[in-house]
Amino acid sequence: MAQQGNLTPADELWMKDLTLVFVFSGGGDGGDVGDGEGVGLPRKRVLLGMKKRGFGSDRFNGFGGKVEPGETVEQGAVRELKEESFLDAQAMEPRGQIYFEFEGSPKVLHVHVFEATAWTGDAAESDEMRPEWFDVASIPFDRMWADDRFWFPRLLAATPFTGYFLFRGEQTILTHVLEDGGDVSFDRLRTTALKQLQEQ
Ligand SMILES: Nc1[nH]c(=O)nc2c1ncn2[C@H]1C[C@H](O)[C@@H](COP(=O)(O)OP(=O)(O)OP(=O)(O)O)O1
Repeated sequence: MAQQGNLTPADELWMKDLTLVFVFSGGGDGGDVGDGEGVGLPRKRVLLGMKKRGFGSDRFNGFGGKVEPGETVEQGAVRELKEESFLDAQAMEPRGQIYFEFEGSPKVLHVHVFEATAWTGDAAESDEMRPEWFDVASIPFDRMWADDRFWFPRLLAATPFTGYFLFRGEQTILTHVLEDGGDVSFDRLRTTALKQLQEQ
């Protein structure tokens, strides 16, 4: 049986809502207007940001952050995309949900993953992020959070997903579960993931 580590009992966990937004381009120079017609078509490039400070710094990621009191998750996603990349989203589609638990912490990050399916503007560097377009065939997974390589294929295929990842520190995934469907119960995913950990 594997070491269970310092895990928080289920009834002491609490959730914090965060957003994570991805923008794709079908080609062009990255400054094109997202026309919303790209869904279902091959995605050529994805806009990622190099996080310059704070949680997850020195990694590439989508754009996002904490949902503020009084706003919906989607409004938070639109706001954070604008603050961090200067792009204006006209339409957002939910693509998945990911729960991140960190060994020794009762706080679970509930990350709502969106695709901005229609957007305008030119991506530009902000205080928090340095944006860069990547070909979808060469996404820099070794410079991203360790979980991204698991769920990115579903994001690229626009297949709804829900995931649970248990981290030790910020580098090591102790166990994870990823399922199709955009709204799988956290409790079920966690139970499955912890059972897997026990059996390792
Ligand atoms: N394991 C993980 N894998 C991943 O791909 N993204 C993660 C992640 N853990 C957190 N994130 C994302 C969610 C969110 O978009 C961002 C962290 O947001 P935070 O609000 O903590 O940081 P910020 O410094 O952006 O805060 P604010 O802008 O003040 O809200 O990182």
